[in-house]
Amino acid sequence: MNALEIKSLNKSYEGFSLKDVSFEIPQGYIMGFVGENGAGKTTTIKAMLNIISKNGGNVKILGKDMDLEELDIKREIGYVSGEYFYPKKKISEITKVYKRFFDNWDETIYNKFLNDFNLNENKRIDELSKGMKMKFALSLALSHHAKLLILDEPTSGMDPVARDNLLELFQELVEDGEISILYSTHITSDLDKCADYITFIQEGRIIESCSKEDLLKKYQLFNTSRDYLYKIKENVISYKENAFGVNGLIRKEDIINNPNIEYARPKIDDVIIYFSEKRGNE
Ligand SMILES: Nc1ncnc2c1ncn2[C@@H]1O[C@H](COP(=O)(O)OP(=O)(O)OP(=O)(O)O)[C@@H](O)[C@H]1O
Repeated sequence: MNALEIKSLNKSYEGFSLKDVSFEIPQGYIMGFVGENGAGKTTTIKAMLNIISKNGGNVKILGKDMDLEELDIKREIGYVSGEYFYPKKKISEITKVYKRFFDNWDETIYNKFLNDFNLNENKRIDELSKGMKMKFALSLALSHHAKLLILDEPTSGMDPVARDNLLELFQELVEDGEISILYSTHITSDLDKCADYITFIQEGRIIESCSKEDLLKKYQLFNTSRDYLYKIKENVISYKENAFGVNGLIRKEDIINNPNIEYARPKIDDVIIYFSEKRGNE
């Protein structure tokens, strides 16, 4: 089963639109959602959760239609964003209100996360650092046995140790195949470590949505000199020239074997950077 299925999601703002955004997450996996600033990640997440109205498209979460069973779905998902509610309230006060919405609220798990994350229930939200706010939001999301976690930049503001611990936690959470995670981030090295699937969005359009392995197999970095660029130039995604020659990205199927052109496996960042360069060249 798919934990999430988005079909032809559209949303228009003045000067920006999501263009038929479609992708799916198989149950039990972690999907990284990547793209440059302003590419449409948050808009996609908010439109799929009906936090903002969409201009078309269909969203199924855990087999249910978002437009028909929104309340049921919202009980079964955990959503974490950087946006913060009620800054003057204490952690304990917010939790008291939040947990009323969830029949399966688990106080033991909640207390365990507060303890693991070193959060003091008597602190007010405006007394927490950015990373601590994220940890509190995650504690709430994880304490009602959510089956799909939708996390908008959950590690932003976290120190490297906290981030690493969180990535381990994500991997533990999906281990038994019940929980799935959609996770938007700019820290793509985190995804190199823990994502199974990657969805890459650029200017409101999905460029790729596939397993991380398939994505990184589909493209190759190349390095050559200006003299040999003409051999592949027609087919490259984009390239950059520097004092030592030319570096760029090419689809694997467009590679030609030539002793003067070297190829290497890209990282997720390379794919994003060269697609962005391509747009700049258009
Ligand atoms: N309420 C709004 N009204 C008008 N335009 C908006 C609104 N919210 C977002 N946008 C525009 O939609 C585009 C996509 O923004 P979005 O926040 O979805 O990008 P993002 O990929 O999440 O970016 P970032 O990585 O910087 O968080 C941007 O051009 C932004 O200005």
